[in-house]
Amino acid sequence: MKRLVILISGRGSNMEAIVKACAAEGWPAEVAAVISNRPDAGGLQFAAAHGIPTAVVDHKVYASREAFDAELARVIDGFSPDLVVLAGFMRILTPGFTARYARRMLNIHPSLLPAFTGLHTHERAIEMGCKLAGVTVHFVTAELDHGAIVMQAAVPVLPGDDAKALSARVLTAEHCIYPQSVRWFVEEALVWSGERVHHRDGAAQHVLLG
Ligand SMILES: Nc1nc2c(c(=O)[nH]1)N[C@@H](CN(C=O)c1ccc(C(=O)N[C@@H](CCC(=O)O)C(=O)O)cc1)CN2
Ligand SMILES: NCC(=O)N[C@@H]1O[C@H](COP(=O)([O-])[O-])[C@@H](O)[C@H]1O
Repeated sequence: MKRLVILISGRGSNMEAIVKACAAEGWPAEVAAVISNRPDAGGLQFAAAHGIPTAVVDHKVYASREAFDAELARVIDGFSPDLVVLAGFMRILTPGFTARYARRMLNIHPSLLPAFTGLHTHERAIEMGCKLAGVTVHFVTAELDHGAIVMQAAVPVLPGDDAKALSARVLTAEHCIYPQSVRWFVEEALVWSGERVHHRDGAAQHVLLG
C-alpha cells in the first residue's frame, strides 16, 4: 500500500480528484496526509471532512526558504510518504528539499512544458496568441518546472478566451491526467530511461482534448 502526501496552497481541486480516484478505483495506495503552506487553504476542509490527516506549515513564519523547507520535510516525513504530490502548491522548493524526494515527488503545471514555466501561464499563452494550451505532470527537480514529464494534455485556445475561460478548460484536463499519473506511480508502471520516464507497457503519455 503506497502512501501519498499531497501538498496544496488553495482550493485543492486536484487533490480532491486524486482522493476520489484513489478510493473509487481501488488504487494500492492511501492519502496519508494533506499539507498546506496556507492556513486558509480551502482544500484542508475537504481533506478533514474525508478523514484525511491535515497539517499546516505556514511559510510566512519562517525566516528563510531553507527553514520552511526543513520543517515541511519534517512534517511530511512524519507520514512516511512513498510519493509527495504537489497539487497547486505555490512555493518554490530548495535544492535540498527536491533532492530529498528525488523521483518521488510530482507536480502539475498549467502549461505544455517547456513552454511557460513559472506563474501566470494562461495569461501568457493568450498574450502570445497560442492556439493550443494545456497541462504537464512532471517529477520535481531543483530547476523549476523542468523535471521528467509523465503526462501532458492539450486543449484549444478559443477565440475570445480570457485567462479564466482557458484555466477552466485546462483544469478539466488536469483532473484527468493527474490521477492517472499518480495511479501509474503507485502501480509501479513508470520506467526511467536516463532522465526520461515512460509507461512500462507503452501507454500513451498524452491526451488531446477539445
Ligand atoms: N524546485 C522546485 N520547486 C517547485 C517546483 C519545481 O518544479 N521545482 N514546481 C512548483 C509549482 N509551480 C509551478 O508548477 C510554481 C509554484 C510557485 C511558483 C512561485 O513563483 N512561487 C512564489 C510565490 C508565489 C505565491 O505565493 O503565490 C515563490 O515561491 O516565491 C512558481 C512555480 C512548486 N515548487
Ligand atoms: N505553478 C503551479 C500552478 O500554477 N498550479 C496550478 O494551480 C491550480 C491549483 O488548483 P487546485 O488547488 O484546484 O488543484 C491548478 O490549475 C494547477 O495547475
